Amino acid sequence: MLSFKNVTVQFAGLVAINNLSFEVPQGSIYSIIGPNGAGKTTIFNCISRFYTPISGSIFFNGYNLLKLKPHQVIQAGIARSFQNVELFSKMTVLENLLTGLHPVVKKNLFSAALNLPSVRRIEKESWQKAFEVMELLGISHLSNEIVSDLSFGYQKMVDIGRAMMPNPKLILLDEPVAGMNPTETERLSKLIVRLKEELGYTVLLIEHDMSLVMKISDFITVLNFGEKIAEGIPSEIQKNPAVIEAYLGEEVEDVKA
Ligand SMILES: Nc1ncnc2c1ncn2[C@@H]1O[C@H](COP(=O)(O)OP(=O)(O)OP(=O)(O)O)[C@@H](O)[C@H]1O
Repeated sequence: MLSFKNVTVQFAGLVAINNLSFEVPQGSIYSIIGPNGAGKTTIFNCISRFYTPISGSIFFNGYNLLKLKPHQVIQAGIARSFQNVELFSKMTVLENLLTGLHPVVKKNLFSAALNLPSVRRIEKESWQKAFEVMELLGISHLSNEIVSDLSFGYQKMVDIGRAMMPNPKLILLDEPVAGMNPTETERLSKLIVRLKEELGYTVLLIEHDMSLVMKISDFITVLNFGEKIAEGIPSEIQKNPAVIEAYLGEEVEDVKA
């Protein structure tokens, strides 16, 4: 579904990712792990078209992603939730979810001003979708709450919900459980599995919580200093000497979790 071929990204001489290739199969949870600064978020920024590689190609469902603009990437079916929750903190949960449709709904100020039936239909469908997403996330009771009043765990749920609004095929989750307590982590872990199993999403996950990664991933790619040092299923990754070596100095025990 998503394929990176020989992708290299450089910043003023620093090679953030080097000649990287990997393939994400449709319907999988695919995790990218590696020590700090390994190049994980750079991968997401290439997919979202915030960064342009100096060489290589990225294809998604037949689209050459490097030819698309950021909003076209969303229209092609790729959604992203961010490492630091980026919501409109003074707006309600419902309003934040509706903003998730912004890149995909065609705007026509004239028809909106006239409140034409087509506009009312889009509005109705948008609300229905928002309530469907809230139901799935178990946050329907929070629809009118102001986002800044919510716990961090719920804010993260809203952030993921916003990414789900345009019915993506691939969702990019950047450290979704960072800063969460164990109950919130468990809730989100179950949600990620449901996204795959019930909604048929493909999930590309960056996460430092190794027990979560090992539990829910179908495939894992391990990066170190921008290079792929291992790739495989969780049980292979856990005992790979190069992976354990890369994490020395970090939390070695975490890799074994
Ligand atoms: N816009 C940028 N300008 C300059 N250097 C950058 C930029 N973005 C990333 N880098 C550098 O590229 C390297 C990879 O960064 P990246 O954020 O992809 O790592 P990461 O694996 O996501 O790290 P972490 O786990 O800490 O989030 C780092 O050395 C980082 O400083």
